[in-house]
Amino acid sequence: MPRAPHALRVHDVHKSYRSRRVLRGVSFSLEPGTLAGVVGENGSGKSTLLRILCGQIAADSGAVEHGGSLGYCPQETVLNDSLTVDQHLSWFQAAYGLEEPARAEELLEELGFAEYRHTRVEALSGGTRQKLNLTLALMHDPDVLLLDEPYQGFDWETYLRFWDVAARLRERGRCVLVVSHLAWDTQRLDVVLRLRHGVATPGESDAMRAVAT
Ligand SMILES: Nc1ncnc2c1ncn2[C@@H]1O[C@H](COP(=O)(O)OP(=O)(O)OP(=O)(O)O)[C@@H](O)[C@H]1O
Repeated sequence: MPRAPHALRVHDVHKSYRSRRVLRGVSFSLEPGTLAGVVGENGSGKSTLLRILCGQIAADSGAVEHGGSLGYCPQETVLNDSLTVDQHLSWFQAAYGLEEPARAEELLEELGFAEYRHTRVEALSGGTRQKLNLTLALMHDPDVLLLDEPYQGFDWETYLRFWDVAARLRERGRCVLVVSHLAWDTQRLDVVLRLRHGVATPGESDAMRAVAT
């Protein structure tokens, strides 16, 4: 089946919390094989936008279309303290209907936390919990990945490994949208969506601009 021309298409999305108008007409589209970032100040609406894109909350108006399956990694880890890493992987394997957890096994190695597979979540460090959170979002190999500050708590080496994983996903035609606070991340992105006053201004990353000029 041919791929949809757009991995993600967002048209005129509005969202208010009571009188607080957070999103005031967000529109953009992303193609498969794109590594994109959402940047903006605290409270500019980055997490709100991702929650709308994954369907966790509804927009007041506007439209969102996905060109394929979705993976969402929330900012807060959603894990069960009394289950081990392996038990989480088994649960999600069943929930996603996967015959083999092959992608999860790769991510255990790529993110470097295979040694904790028999450890309960309550005994994991914050960074290792976040690795599991990310693995659960990616293990069904979705077409569109929505990642809300996916590397919080990662040490530097794991942070770099995360960007290697993201780059390989892009090479395989996946569309990866990452919420970021860090100015230096924008160097790694194809597209930067700057969220300000409720609208997203798409542009090429600083690195791309530097190449173009
Ligand atoms: N459930 C909610 N009810 C009321 N207000 C909310 C709710 N969720 C978010 N807000 C408000 O909406 C605005 C945008 O919040 P959001 O979490 O989307 O911003 P953000 O850009 O992700 O912030 P940060 O960089 O701090 O993570 C903030 O003013 C926040 O207080």
